[in-house]
Amino acid sequence: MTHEDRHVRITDSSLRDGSHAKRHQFTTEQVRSVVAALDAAGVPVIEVSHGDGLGGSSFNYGFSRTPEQELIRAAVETATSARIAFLMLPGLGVRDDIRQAADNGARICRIATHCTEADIAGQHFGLARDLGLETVGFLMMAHSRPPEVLAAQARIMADAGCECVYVVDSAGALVLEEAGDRVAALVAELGADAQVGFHGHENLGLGVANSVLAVRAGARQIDGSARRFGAGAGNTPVEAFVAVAERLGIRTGIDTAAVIDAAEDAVRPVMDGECLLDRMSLTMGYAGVYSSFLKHADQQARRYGVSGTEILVEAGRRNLVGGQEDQLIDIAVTLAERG
Ligand SMILES: C[C@H](O)CC(=O)C(=O)O
Ligand SMILES: [Mn+2]
Repeated sequence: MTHEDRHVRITDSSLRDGSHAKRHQFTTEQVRSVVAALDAAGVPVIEVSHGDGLGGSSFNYGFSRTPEQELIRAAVETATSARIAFLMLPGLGVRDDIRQAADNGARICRIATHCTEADIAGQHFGLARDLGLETVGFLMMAHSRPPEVLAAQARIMADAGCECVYVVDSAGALVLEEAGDRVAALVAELGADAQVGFHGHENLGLGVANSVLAVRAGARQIDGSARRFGAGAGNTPVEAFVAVAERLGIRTGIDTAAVIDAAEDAVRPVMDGECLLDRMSLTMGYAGVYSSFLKHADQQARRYGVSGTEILVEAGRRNLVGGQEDQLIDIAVTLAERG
């Protein structure tokens, strides 16, 4: 057992990234029961939104069963000490969505862009700061660019008012030092100007290990989802990370036994099924494909009678990014025509 004497803040994303796995069908009762259990375990931040963030409810991404502002309000009403965060991708959500989330009591605004497009987030960080919200930036698909490119993009976010920039392994494609090196580059660039975070997916089975290396490289915020409830093979399992962190002497402030119980007793019953490291999700990590494409690829594979794995391999070859979900249809049609 090593003692690292570090403190990291955990954000649980099961009520946001888990929305992908649930095709955005959360009810307010489900949100209340998950928030109550995570809050009681001491999880300090709980993210609640449509899987693709505020404004994601649409034909392209899938309609929400419950308006996300209602889910945010329910989460805020339920939490006793956890702060409620929301995610927004500029262009999907608009400034009014941020204002409404703030009115509904959310405290942390997380703005996500593709990892080369940080400049589109400036006005959103500015508004969030004006509203008194804490700000977090997501550099998505971070495996696709080298550390120095990500660091330059992180600088753009920090200069726009972002208080913590995340290396987001959207495809679950980063392998160990690839995660640590990216975090280290951001830490070196940002210094005291902003914190650095890491958001991992399990598509290569490395969520916990990558998150530990991220912490060792200086990350101060780590995302995960209880029971891996997330996109692709799921997210870094919060309860496993908390247990590993305790063994390593990394302080999270979370009660390990309580979060293990919360994952099993409160989160699992809300899930439609386990998030699996199966052929399709493993292919995502291997081929570098956006985790939230999983359900879309599966849907088009069934619709056109083609292989979901082949759709994902082609999506990786085309370097598709979030927002290009419609191209999965194009790929499926092409595969079907080829026969
Ligand atoms: C909108 C995406 O699902 C954000 C995310 O969690 C990721 O890129 O990973
Ligand atoms: Mn994610």
